[in-house]
Amino acid sequence: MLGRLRPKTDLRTLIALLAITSIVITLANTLYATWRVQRMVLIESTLAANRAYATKLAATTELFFQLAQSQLHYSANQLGRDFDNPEVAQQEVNRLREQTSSFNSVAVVDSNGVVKAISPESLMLKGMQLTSQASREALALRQPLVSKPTLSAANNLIVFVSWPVWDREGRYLGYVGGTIYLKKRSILNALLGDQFYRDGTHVFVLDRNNQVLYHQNSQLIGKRVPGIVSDREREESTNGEVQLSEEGGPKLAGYAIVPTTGWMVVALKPTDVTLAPLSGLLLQVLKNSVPFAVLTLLVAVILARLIALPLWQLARKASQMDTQGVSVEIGVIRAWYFEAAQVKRALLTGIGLVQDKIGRLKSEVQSDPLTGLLNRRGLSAVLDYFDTMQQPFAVLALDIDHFKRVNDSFGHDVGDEVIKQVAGTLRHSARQTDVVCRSGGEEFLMLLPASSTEEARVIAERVRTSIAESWIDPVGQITLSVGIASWQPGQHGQDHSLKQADAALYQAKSAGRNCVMIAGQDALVSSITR
Ligand SMILES: Nc1nc2c(ncn2[C@@H]2O[C@H](COP(=O)(O)OP(=O)(O)OP(=O)(O)O)[C@@H](O)[C@H]2O)c(=O)[nH]1
Repeated sequence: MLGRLRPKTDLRTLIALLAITSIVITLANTLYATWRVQRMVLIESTLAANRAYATKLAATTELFFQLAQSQLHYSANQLGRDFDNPEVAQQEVNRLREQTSSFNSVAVVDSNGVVKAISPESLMLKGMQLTSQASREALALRQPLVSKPTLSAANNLIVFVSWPVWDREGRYLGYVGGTIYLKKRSILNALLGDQFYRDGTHVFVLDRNNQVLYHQNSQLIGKRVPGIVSDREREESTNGEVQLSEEGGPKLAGYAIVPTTGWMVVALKPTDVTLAPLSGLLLQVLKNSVPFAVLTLLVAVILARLIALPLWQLARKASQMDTQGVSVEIGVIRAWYFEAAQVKRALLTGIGLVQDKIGRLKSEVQSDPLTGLLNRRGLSAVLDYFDTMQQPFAVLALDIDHFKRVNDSFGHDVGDEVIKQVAGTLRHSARQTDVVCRSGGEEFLMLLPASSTEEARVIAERVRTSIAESWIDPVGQITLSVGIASWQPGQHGQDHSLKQADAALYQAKSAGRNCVMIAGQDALVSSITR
């Protein structure tokens, strides 16, 4: 933005812009930093909360399985004493199902896989041989077991928990086992499903093969899904947290393993739901920050203007160094801090030096005795000074028209008087820093430092008109012709500019005199008034 400012843009505007920019940047930075930090805090705390929640649910599930197995263990001991008594078996399965409410169904199965007792009896499996994978595994292994999810004989997706039955002599008699229905109301639903949060968090359970055992969406139960961590990570840690990038948007998940079954309980929350409070928070930060930012801005702008004011005033005066009384005006500027005071002092010293130098040059070299103007030596000293200072200037070459006639008609003394009067008019028309010189008999040069050709033309025109309109006794009215050129440091030499001014003067003479010509322009810049 600063690069596009015009060079004349003043310091006060620049500093005000700087203040506004820095405050806007600070405000934006505060908002961005708050957003970043709060986002990080929200994500980390949600991950930790989900991990803790999953760990708690895994521990509860583990406890459930241990309780279920200890209940089956007790029943297996009871059954081992009187395995062939069908009433004892039926009582035990009824008690297990109704008293504990751990299982959806309970069965006692002999070593051939034939059901000896079952609750509820409505399942109509008594006397039938069970051929399911879970039953065959229990008979083969003869160990306490929690099966993989499997389809039961009654076509329910179940998990089967069993305990072997041994008689006193250590003979294997069969097993007692309970089923938990995954897709119907069961103790697992009660443990996991009733506890899901209402803030967008939900829970699901996967077995070792990433088959869904529990999900709010019951359609997914029994289906295989992609695992949320690698098998290695699953083996290495009993719980953890992970950011998932799923199709429905990123999610923040915590997980924990149930030791007895190797199941994984996962609690997760969509990231966008987690971050939803962030925009409200930012709005709040903005509301609280803006009044302070505006106040700071006001103070900064006022201070900036106070600091810039003396420099701005000094800069304006620096561009008017040729104006009379500029030193007095600079003197009253209140430079209230060190740097401004230094600039003010330097400016005053500089003006003094410039004016002193010009003054010295004017008096040092010999003046023209007839007019009191600088002579050619004086002019050459001034030109050297301008060259050293690289001071650009416009030059006017002026010549009285038909001066020979004055001499011839009125004598040399009257001619001298006319020259003096013209010199007086030139001096009067010049500014304090302009240099007026008599370069020859009835020829003059004026150097106008830091003036454009247009400014020079205005002054030339003023001099020409003033002479043409004066009455000089006894001669009457006389006229002047003027040629204008200019010199810029780094261009050609100063002599070249003086020659250009002479050439323009010659053109003015040729064009009929009493007129002004600018070097390089063929047209007259003033009309002949005679
Ligand atoms: N009185 C007087 N005359 C001078 C002085 N120096 C030069 N002159 C005269 O000025 C006259 C200059 O005449 P010219 O150069 O022919 O030019 P002009 O008559 O002014 O005609 P244009 O310049 O062509 O308009 C000459 O007659 C010089 O003698 C001086 O110091 N005093």
